[in-house]
Amino acid sequence: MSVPQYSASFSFFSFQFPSCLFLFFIIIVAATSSSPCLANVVTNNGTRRHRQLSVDYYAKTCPSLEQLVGSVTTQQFKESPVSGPATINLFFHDCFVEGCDGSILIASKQGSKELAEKDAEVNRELRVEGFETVRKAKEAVERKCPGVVSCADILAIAARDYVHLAGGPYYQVKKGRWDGMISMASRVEPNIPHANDTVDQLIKLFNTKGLTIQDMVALSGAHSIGFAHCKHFVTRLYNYKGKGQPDPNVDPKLLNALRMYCPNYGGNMDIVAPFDATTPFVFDQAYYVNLQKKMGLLASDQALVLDPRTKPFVQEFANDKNKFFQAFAAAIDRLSLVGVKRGKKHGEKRRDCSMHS
Ligand code: HEM
Ligand SMILES: [Ca+2]
Repeated sequence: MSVPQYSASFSFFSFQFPSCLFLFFIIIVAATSSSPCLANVVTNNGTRRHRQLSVDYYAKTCPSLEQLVGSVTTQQFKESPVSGPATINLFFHDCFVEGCDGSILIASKQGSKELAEKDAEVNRELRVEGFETVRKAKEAVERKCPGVVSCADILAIAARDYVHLAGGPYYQVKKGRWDGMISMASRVEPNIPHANDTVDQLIKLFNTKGLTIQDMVALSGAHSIGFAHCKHFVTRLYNYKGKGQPDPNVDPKLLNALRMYCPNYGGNMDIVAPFDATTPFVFDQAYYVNLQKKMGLLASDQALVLDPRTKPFVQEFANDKNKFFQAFAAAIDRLSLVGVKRGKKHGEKRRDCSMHS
């Protein structure tokens, strides 16, 4: 497993302030089974329907699909490792709005009153590298298997590749999703979790997608890699709950470090901090270990260790990487089946993922 040079694991506390800390704060300009399975699909209106997806769905029509996507993800990961977190987050944001149907990839139509999902406020932070990965992978797939493979399936495969490339578990991706016909910015807000959501709100939201508390805690482990903009955690640093004090559940050294880069007023809006201060490019269980040390970045991350419903899972995953990997693989499999569409009546196969066909 090759991990990019600057992603070597280092300890937050071994850092000298302030000279080395910049490594953690990057200014980003620009923003298992092969038999068919019965997916328990939750549709937008909450009803459940059974639809079939399978690991070998494209065995006849596009047998080299996984290699084609894999060549793009491997290359992208080498050239720009942030493509990993970018694509995993993109997949999550796709699945939670209209289901895993590529609706996030649609570009807004010029002059149209309703913006597409990708232009909703929370989605404007999604990095271009995720969209680029899907675009390049789709191009490679279209050259070999024109008009056959959905964008939604390509995104699901690419997200899996990056989890594995970053050191996480390898799992089989079930395929056979069709691309969705609806992409509306107004549908995004109520379906995407926020950094200041309570555990109760998070549990409820994940539950509406058919995901359990354990799934939610395991999937949050995706924050083992990637970065967040200051605005998502700045109130924790200065004015937690409007009381003019920092959140008592932030480790003092982390607090100081984060304050240096995220001033209370007038900071650079492009500055981001790593979710996992110890191994920000390695998909491992350090995220959960850090939560136990008050080193969670978002209030919603730290809250997982403070609530009795989620804390036992945090402890289990912190202590046992294999348990985390197993739970993550099972949870992302369930995530990847949320709201999937099958057939011409409900979906499309786009050639250009950013446009309806
Ligand atoms: C549990 C509720 C969750 C909340 C409140 C949450 C919130 C956030 C926020 C605020 C960011 C930073 C966005 C930015 O500043 O650009 C972020 C980034 C990220 N999220 Fe989550 N998230 C949650 C669950 C998930 C899940 C389930 C996954 C995937 C399975 C995920 C994967 C990621 C990744 C990989 C990033 C980093 C993106 C990058 O560096 O480009 N998150 N999340
Ligand atoms: Ca979607």
